[in-house]
Amino acid sequence: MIPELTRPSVYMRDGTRVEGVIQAMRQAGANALQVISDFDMTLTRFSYNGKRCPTCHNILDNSKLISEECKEKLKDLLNTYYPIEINSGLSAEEKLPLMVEWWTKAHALLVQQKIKKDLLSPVVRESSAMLREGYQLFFDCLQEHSVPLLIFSAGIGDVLEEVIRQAGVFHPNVKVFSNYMDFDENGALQAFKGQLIHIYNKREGALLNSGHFQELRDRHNVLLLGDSLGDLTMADGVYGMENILKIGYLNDKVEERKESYLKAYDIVLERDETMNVANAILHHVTGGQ
Ligand SMILES: Nc1ccn([C@@H]2O[C@H](COP(=O)(O)O)[C@@H](O)[C@H]2O)c(=O)n1
Repeated sequence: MIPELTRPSVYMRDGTRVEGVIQAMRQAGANALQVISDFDMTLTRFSYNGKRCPTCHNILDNSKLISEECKEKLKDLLNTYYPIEINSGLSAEEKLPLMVEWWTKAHALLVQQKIKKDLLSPVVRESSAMLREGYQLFFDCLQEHSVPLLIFSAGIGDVLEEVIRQAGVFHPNVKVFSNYMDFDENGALQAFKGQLIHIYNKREGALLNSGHFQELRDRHNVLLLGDSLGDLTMADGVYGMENILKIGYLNDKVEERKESYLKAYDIVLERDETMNVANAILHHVTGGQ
């Protein structure tokens, strides 16, 4: 057993199955592997020193690009809809229209602010966004072994890319599916491009982007990382899946949601702000001892 899997923050419904999948992935090697990961609160930290870290949306919401009046409205939306997002008493079907409502209202407010493209970079630099501890090893290991990493996010692609670019890990093997901003000829935000991605339509997003999975059709093993039950469908477009290992970060409302996470994810990481488990599995699968 990989030692990191015996840590107290690690929970598994069936440890024997997890071991079997990891061994099968190791046998197939790095050439058969692809990694699919959510971004906010999966690759980024949930909290640091007891303070919540921002999502892509929050980076903008709290920035100098947004008027005080608009900040209040965005905060009200967060206070209304985030508790719904993490409410274990509501089904995905019940939450879905409300999540669409949240994203739609928030994006309309951001568009009203006519955010300038060239100010995204300084705003990300000044923000308190943080990738999880061990992120460098994670991204570098995938690059070293030419393992494709798909970051599949309901956040904001332009902000997400800036976070990983500034961290020096936007390597050529990284591809992003997310909500991208559409700027006018003066570089001011005028809309969001394409179909909205929220936390409960990642399956549709995966199927719409079939070209990406077609390119990776020889990679039948998937390591999936997420923090929401909606993230479980991110790999639905993968061709001829042979093995999938799903790692779920359980960051908030831990006791209430543990059972459902244990049913859905192979490995559940409770209040773990690191990439240690994923890194240990990758090390093993890519041939390390
Ligand atoms: N206006 C909004 C809408 C969503 N969020 C959060 O973003 C997260 C989605 O991004 P993933 O990378 O995790 O797919 C989601 O969990 C929402 O809580 C937000 O902060 N503001």
